[in-house]
Amino acid sequence: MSNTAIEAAGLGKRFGRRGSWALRECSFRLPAGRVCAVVGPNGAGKSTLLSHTAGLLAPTEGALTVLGTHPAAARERVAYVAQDKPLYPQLTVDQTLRLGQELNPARWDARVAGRIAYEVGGLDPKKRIRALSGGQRTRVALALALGKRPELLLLDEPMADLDPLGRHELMGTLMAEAAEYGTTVVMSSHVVAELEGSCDYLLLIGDGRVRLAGDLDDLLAAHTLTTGAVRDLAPHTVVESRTTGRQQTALIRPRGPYPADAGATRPSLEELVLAHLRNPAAPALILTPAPAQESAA
Ligand SMILES: Nc1ncnc2c1ncn2[C@@H]1O[C@H](COP(=O)(O)OP(=O)(O)OP(=O)(O)O)[C@@H](O)[C@H]1O
Repeated sequence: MSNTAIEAAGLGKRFGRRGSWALRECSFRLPAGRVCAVVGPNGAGKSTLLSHTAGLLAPTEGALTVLGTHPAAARERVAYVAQDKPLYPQLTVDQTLRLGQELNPARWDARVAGRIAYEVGGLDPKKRIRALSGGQRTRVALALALGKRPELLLLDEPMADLDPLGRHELMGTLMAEAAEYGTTVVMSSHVVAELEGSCDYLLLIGDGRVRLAGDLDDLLAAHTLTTGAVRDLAPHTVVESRTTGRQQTALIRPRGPYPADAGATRPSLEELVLAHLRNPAAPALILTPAPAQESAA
């Protein structure tokens, strides 16, 4: 089994010959068994990247490896919950899960699917998909995806139409299932606070390019949030600097020691992401562990 879930090398995607690039020069490596948050503004390329990973789109340039093989060859071991969650409207919930079982006879786990749909999801097995609310359909889609017992679970804004309690419960169940089976999870979301505490790897995409990639702890440790009197931030790399009166708040990547009198703290995930979203010109930071380094760990 490969210890790399996803590896992109110079991945680029252009829709149509004269279209603009949805992804450009994306290179990163996601080790297996991680829970990866994919964040970025609307139109950044998150869904395009997930569709490539699911083997549904072919790159215009570069290469993508999923679970050590070509994305199309890995499809059986990958589950993808797309933003629009396509399901058959005329089927009942029960029939939908049985279809999931028929399509994945070797891998299907009825216990997991039933737990998501009925125990946590509270769905009526006899209800037709077309009669479900958006949030209830999400529960069916997640039950189908997890029932497949995938090695790699791709979720495109999975919690967007769930109520706060439903989000909390489903996220908990999802993380517990993923941890139990060592599933790699890649989840795009605009609700950054929701990702904190569940993700250990971050991929920030902006304008089709990877802007931050790496182990979340390493990325946070590479940044410092400073608050204090206005000062020259050279030679540090400045991601964002805001001044109000005589006070300056900045997110920097320190180069060398930082003055002891300056209020310096480690940023939260939200502070890290927001500073990069507000400043699209900040230099990229890709902290991809080398395969040899990881297998030695
Ligand atoms: N099938 C398509 N044909 C043409 N352009 C497309 C297609 N799919 C996506 N795009 C374009 O590619 C870019 C990236 O889109 P994508 O859906 O991947 O962004 P996203 O980060 O998922 O956005 P959001 O947060 O709004 O869901 C956008 O400019 C979009 O218009």
